[in-house]
Amino acid sequence: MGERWRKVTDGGERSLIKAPSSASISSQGAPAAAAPAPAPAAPSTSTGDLERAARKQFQQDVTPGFVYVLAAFSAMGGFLFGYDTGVISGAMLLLKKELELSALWQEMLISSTVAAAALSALLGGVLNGLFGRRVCILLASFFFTVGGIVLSTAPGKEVLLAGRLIVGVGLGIACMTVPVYIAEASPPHLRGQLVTVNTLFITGGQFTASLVDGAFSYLQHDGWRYMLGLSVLPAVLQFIGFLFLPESPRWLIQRGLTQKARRVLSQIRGNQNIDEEYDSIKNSLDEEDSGGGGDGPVIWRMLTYPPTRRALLVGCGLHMFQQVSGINTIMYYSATILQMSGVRDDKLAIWLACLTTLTNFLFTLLGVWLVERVGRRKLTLGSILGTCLSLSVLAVGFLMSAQHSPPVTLHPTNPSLANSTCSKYQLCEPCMLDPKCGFCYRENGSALLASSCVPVNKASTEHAAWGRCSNSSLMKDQTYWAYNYCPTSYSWLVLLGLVLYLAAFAPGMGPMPWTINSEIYPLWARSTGNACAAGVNWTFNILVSLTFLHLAQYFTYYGAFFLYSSMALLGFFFIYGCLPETKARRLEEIEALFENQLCSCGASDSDEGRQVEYIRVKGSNYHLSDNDASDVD
Ligand SMILES: O[C@H]1[C@H](O)[C@@H](O)[C@H](O)[C@@H](O)[C@H]1O
Repeated sequence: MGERWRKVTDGGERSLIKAPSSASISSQGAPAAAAPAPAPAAPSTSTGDLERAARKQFQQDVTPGFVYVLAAFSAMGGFLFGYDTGVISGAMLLLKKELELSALWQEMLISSTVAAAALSALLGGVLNGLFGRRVCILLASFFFTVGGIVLSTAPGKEVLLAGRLIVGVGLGIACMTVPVYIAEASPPHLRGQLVTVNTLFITGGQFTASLVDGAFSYLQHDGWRYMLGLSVLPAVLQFIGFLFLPESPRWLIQRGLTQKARRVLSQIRGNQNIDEEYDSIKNSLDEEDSGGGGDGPVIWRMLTYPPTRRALLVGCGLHMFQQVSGINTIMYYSATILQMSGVRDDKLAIWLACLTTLTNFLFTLLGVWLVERVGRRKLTLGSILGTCLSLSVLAVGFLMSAQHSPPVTLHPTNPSLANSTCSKYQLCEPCMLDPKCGFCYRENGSALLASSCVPVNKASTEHAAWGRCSNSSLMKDQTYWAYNYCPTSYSWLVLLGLVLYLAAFAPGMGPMPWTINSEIYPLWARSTGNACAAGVNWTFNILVSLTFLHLAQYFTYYGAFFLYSSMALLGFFFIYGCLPETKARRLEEIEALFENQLCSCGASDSDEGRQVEYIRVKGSNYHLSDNDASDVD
């Protein structure tokens, strides 16, 4: 069709754009298909209006509903990620009583899923390359379904462990495949938003899990079976949906299945001309075959080829900083934070914990709205800075509580436990930091009376091993048992820190590591890059959750939160230096952003003007800034 390819140097960056054919451009260089036509009297404004109108027209034109359906079915993988990681805390409260689980078994049932996810995310990289995204998502939903059935029917703890491992395998494969699949199917101007929807579904899954935990917590017998088994429904729905959804066109082209790829592209691009996108994917694959990377396993080629090595460092770094800024500790710890602020009823604390997951969900929604407006870089930078500051607020809250820790006024001893360390503490702070002890006290207005530090009941941390706080019927007369926290008048500061933290973390640091990783690798390295980055995410997830209580014991709570805050600060500098803006670029152009030295990628890319946007002009594609008359034949 006489199409010309033109290389544009835009802010020092190289990008390929297709020059418009004369037939499709008006004499002012404006796209003829755009409506409404601008007033001729004000050329600069009219061009702007025209561009805006054309952009609008383009965006309406090129985004068929099918892409949204595809993104929603894929993001069910995110929902299951959130649900299965979130639901276990509520299920565990019932499980440990019913199956009399030791602390080791509780730990194993919680961590096994995360550990299996870390390993299977790496395996997912290989599977993605071999069998494609669609098969991997089908496989993940199959694992979720089988895992859910095994969990809900488990006769004992061993089978439960097997179920948790199966779910973990599904999780690992889903978490690295879904963002890649959505990114590869989305048009550039919507990609960020649609991939971020996956994290919205993760936090939606966490919120749903907390509601389900709350609802079934009243069902003391077998309530956990419903909690764990309900995940089968979205898993089956996703499996059925994916029987009808297509494979990623990029993977098909990579595999040489060109006709099929063209069919899928037409299906997901509606009435847009797909030639340019098809050619651009094909060209970048040809370039890759003859260019960077060399021979050997993909991970080796990635590490020896500077642009992919840098991208991998950025991708893994983002996931590491996401986890070391403590999101899962905060989520897990939120119930205790709420108890510190005076919520003493256990059931009420469970329902209020839903507020934390709801806040996380709502602020992720803000991220979906912001990602294409402010771009990935600004959003991530703002978010990690806010995360760092709010962690400091939390830490100061804990510091103030520690400095005003109530004293232990009674030192009762039980003859059989006379040499317990608990009775030696003089303040609540060291008592609550010792996992074997808790604080029993009576409250009279705002004054604390008759406080003691006593051993915790080994079977349930809800009561003391002996004495006034060992039994609910004895705990009348304003007597309370505080395990893991101290009553404090600074709880408002901690609560403020919690809300600020979620507001800052959820729109950026929550979703952006997933979104950015789905974009920054060239096609040949995409599944391996995402697999490694997801592996890093799960590894740090497990490290942070397993070390939190020890950290708190050695450095106190405020020490732990100051540590997370400094990690977030380090993360800010890392992102500032190394993360380029990928907004609105074609996936095939993004490799070029990593051509310079690693820590110049970020700084050189703050210029928004370099973004490449396309508008459709009578079935062709036209670069928005390409509207001067000289371009028209
Ligand atoms: O992006 C997600 C999200 O922010 C979740 O709330 C968190 O639990 C996950 O660990 C994280 O990867």
